[in-house]
Amino acid sequence: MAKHLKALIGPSILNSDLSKLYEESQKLLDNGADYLHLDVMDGHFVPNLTFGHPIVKCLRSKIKNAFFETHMMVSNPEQWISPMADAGVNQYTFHIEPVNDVEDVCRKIKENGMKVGVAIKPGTPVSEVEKYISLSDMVLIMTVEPGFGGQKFMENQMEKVKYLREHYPLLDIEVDGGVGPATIGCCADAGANMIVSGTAVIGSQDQAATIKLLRDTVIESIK
Ligand SMILES: O=C(CO)[C@H](O)[C@H](O)COP(=O)(O)O
Ligand SMILES: [Fe+2]
Repeated sequence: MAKHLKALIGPSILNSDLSKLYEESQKLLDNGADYLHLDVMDGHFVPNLTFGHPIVKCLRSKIKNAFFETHMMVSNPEQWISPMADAGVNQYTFHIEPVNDVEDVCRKIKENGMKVGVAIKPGTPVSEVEKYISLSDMVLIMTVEPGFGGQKFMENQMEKVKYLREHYPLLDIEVDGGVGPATIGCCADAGANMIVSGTAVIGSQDQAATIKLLRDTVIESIK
């Protein structure tokens, strides 16, 4: 991997106590999280519901400086671009599967002042997302079927990560789903540099140590 890629750890608060969203988020940041990965689900693109821009806006009012990525598991990502920008989101990562005009969505996200992330589910070939790399800041390779935290990591998705790293040495590549101390080695070896981890970090007795272990493993691969 190229030397100036950054190893960044973005915990997912999906399986935390959401009645304490602010406290849980601040604790993760205090324990070394590089950014927050906020899972937005609409009950349509995925069979689950979480929260939307009103909650993100409340969180932003209490946490001024952290980088917020929203992982938009929604059928109509275009609909939420402006509300999420207004809520203070820094990066808008959306799934390309339900979208007709991906390029247009990428453009609108940029026009709204956010970074662009393009995401694919495990069943979507990497060639589908490769088309949009020039319009985006990051590619998310899902390592579980989106919709729920706490699922088993799908190692076969590492082929996609390896392909992207080989062809795009400077690309930010994120993995999400079942990533923790037991699976970070695979992700780092394959070339992922942005790591989402939910259950493994939230459930850890020592969040700071777990976040550091994840980051150190990626840094070791970047060298
Ligand atoms: O997008 C997601 C699920 O659709 C979550 O970000 C992901 O599952 C993180 O949680 P865990 O690390 O527990 O798998
Ligand atoms: Fe996610």
